[in-house]
Amino acid sequence: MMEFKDSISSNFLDGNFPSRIERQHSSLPSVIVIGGGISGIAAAHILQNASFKVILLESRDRIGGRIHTDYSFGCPVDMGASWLHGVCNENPLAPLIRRLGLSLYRTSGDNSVLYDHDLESCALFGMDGHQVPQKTVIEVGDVFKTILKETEKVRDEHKDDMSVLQAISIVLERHPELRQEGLAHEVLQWYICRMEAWFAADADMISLSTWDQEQVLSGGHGLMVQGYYPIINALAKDIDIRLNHRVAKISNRSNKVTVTVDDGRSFVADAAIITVPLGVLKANLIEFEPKLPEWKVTAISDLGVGNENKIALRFDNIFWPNVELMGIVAPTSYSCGYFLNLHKATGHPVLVYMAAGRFAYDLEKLSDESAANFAMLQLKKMFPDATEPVQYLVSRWGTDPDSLGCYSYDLVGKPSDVYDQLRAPLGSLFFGGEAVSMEHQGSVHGAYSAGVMAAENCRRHLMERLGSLEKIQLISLREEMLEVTVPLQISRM
Ligand SMILES: Cc1cc2nc3c(=O)[nH]c(=O)nc-3n(C[C@H](O)[C@H](O)[C@H](O)COP(=O)(O)OP(=O)(O)OC[C@H]3O[C@@H](n4cnc5c(N)ncnc54)[C@H](O)[C@@H]3O)c2cc1C
Repeated sequence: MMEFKDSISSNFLDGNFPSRIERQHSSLPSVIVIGGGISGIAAAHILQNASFKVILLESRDRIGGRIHTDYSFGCPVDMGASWLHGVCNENPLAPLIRRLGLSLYRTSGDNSVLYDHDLESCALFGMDGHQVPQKTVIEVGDVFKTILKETEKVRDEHKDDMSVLQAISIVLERHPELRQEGLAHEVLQWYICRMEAWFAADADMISLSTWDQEQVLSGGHGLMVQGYYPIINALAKDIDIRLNHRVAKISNRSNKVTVTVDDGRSFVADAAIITVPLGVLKANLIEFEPKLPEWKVTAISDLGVGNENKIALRFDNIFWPNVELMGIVAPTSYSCGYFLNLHKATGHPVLVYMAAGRFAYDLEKLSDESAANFAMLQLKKMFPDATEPVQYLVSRWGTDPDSLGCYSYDLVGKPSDVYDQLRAPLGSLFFGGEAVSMEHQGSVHGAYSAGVMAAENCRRHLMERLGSLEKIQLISLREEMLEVTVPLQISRM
């Protein structure tokens, strides 16, 4: 039974006077889901379909979390996630994408671990505005692959983990012939910049032990042409979502979870699922009662959170080439950059500048206008005749108190059981969110699966605890969606 306590409806203050509706459903188990990103919404959807009483508390005035499709340009622009990593039927989101008739624009083929773009659709430019010959791009790409292959030997030789950057330095010491000079050096830095974008962290922070251990789904990477929001919208249907409800405290005692929001109102349920970002947990913005055990606190600090930001620019004319990605090479990976050409994928005259790691944090120190000016300076290096944008958008995922980072990544020396510890429930409190995903942390489909798993564990736990619930019709979302056999709509223009 879920009770809503607030200062106005004194009936609910001590939880002894459930409303008429609540009494009718008093046999139904209740769950509070905290966080309205894809993970929390997926969890709430599953439990709601299983006839549980569900309420979802979301701190922002919108749902979606790190999925944020902005429509102010008159077309969808994803300021958070934009790619489906793994365009294949095994992707847990594929049934939903098919059912909603959403199309994907594939930007890379299979087996692309680090890059969501094939090289043939990239144009790279030097700081002087000259385009880098494609031959150089491909040759340096091969050198980078060789360097990374050599880092495997470094990994085998060392018991302790180290950063990818440190391993690259060791390889270049051993193999001076792999060192690059001049423009080729700058192109190599651009490849490192792309690797840093994948992890949203600088190369000196990325773990050599684990960077290539991720189980990448097959089918390459595909942009969601209509944006990611339709998925959120479909899953959120009919869920009792309370926006502007920032959870400040979770009390988890005697088979009841009491969740208090920052204006003092409390909600009580049989269980709760917390899906707030790892950055929010790291910052201790939520008080737990009893305090989180030491092993949980350690797991929260042992996993990293990266940062990535986007500057989206809308133009009233197209002055750039018909390629998917335009990059600027520079003497350091920090100074390299790139623009995603949404025009090629969606037909809309939009370029998105993308920055990761420390540089993404530094960008957040600028005003929106200065950030857009910076992106324009970069663009004008490539295209001196570039016209001014008619609109711009700037993200701030690193300092936004509802995200405090973009997604999780493995720190150097990460203990092997960190994910198990992160997702382990505490009594009736279950943990979801991208960071606890079994195999695909840092992604939308990973966050979705983590939410589904938290919901299933919570459901099993409550059914065991509360006894038989024959009246409850249990519907598995996955079964429901597997019935759909329409193929994925994939294009590459
Ligand atoms: C710039 C960027 C680019 C990305 N690109 C991709 C991509 O191309 N492909 C991909 O697969 N993934 C990508 N990701 C990662 C992907 O967006 C996330 O892994 C996924 O959306 C996380 O979902 P979640 O539900 O775990 O967390 P979130 O979406 O962050 O949801 C958590 C929710 O909790 C809410 N919350 C926070 N604090 C509180 C509180 N105290 N009380 C109540 N609610 C609270 C937040 O407002 C938020 O809505 C990207 C992320 C970013 C930021």
